[in-house]
Amino acid sequence: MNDAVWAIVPAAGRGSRFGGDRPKQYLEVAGRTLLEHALDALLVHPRVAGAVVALSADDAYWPGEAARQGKPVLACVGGGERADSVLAALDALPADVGDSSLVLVHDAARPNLRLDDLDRLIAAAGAHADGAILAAPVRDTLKRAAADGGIASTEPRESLWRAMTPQAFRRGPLASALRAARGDGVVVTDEAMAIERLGGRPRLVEGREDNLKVTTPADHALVEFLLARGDRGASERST
Ligand SMILES: Nc1ccn([C@@H]2O[C@H](COP(=O)(O)OP(=O)(O)OP(=O)(O)O)[C@@H](O)[C@H]2O)c(=O)n1
Ligand SMILES: C[C@](O)(CO)[C@H](O)COP(=O)(O)O
Repeated sequence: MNDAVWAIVPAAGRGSRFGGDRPKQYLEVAGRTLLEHALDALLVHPRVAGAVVALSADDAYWPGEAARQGKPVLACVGGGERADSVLAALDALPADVGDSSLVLVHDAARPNLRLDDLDRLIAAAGAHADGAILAAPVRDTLKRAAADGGIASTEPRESLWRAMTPQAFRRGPLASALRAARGDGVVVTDEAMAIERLGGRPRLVEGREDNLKVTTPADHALVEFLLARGDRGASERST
C-alpha cells in the first residue's frame, strides 16, 4: 500500500458566524492566513504528499499557489455543504491515490494543529480500518437548554468527546460513506459521522485542546495569541 497520505482542506465556507470582510479562512494571523497555517501544519508531516483545497465557486482570495513546502497543492470547487466540499476534493485527488490510501480531512479554520498530534492520528488511522479522528474529552458539565432559556437537564459527560480535525480515513470508504449520507438526505457535520452511520467505529485520538476551530471573533484573539507566541508545543512547525 502506498504510504503517501493526502490532505483535504475544506475551505469553501462563508464564515457567517465570524462575520468580517472576508471568509475567515483568509483571516491573517502571525503573517499567514488561517488556511495557510492549516496547510503548513499538514504538509510538514513527512508522509503527507500533498493537499487538495476545496474553495467556494466565487472565492476571491485564493492565491492560486500550486505548491507549498515543495509539495503539490491542488484546488477544486467545493459545495453547499461541508460534505459536498470534501467529496469534491476527494474526486480531485491525483489518479494514483488509491481507494486504500489514507486521506486526512482538516478544517481550514483550525490553524494550530501540532505535528505530534498529526503523527499520532496518522498512526492510529493506519492501524484501524475505520480510521481515526483527533478529539478531546469534554471537561465541562453539559446542560440541555429548554425553549424558555432555562436548563432542561444535565447531560452525563462521561465518555463524551469533542470531535476535532484532522479526521483520517481510507479514500474509498470515506467517499462511499459521504455519498451514502448525501443520498439519504443526511447532512453530516463531520466525516466520522458518515462512517458511523454505516456501522463504522473510527478511533478517538486525544488531541490538544488548543487545536481550536476559529468560528467567531472571540476565537480570533485566542488563536492570535497561540500562533503569535510561536508556541509549537512538542512539535516544530514549518515557518
Ligand atoms: N459548504 C462548506 C462549508 C464549510 N466548509 C469548510 O468547513 C470548515 C469548517 O466549517 P465552519 O467552521 O462551519 O466554516 P463556515 O461554514 O465558513 O462557517 P459558518 O458556518 O459560520 O458560515 C471550514 O474550513 C469551512 O470553510 C466547506 O469547505 N464547505
Ligand atoms: C468537523 C468539525 O470541526 C468537528 O468538530 C465540526 O463538525 C465542523 O463544524 P462546522 O459547523 O462545519 O464548523
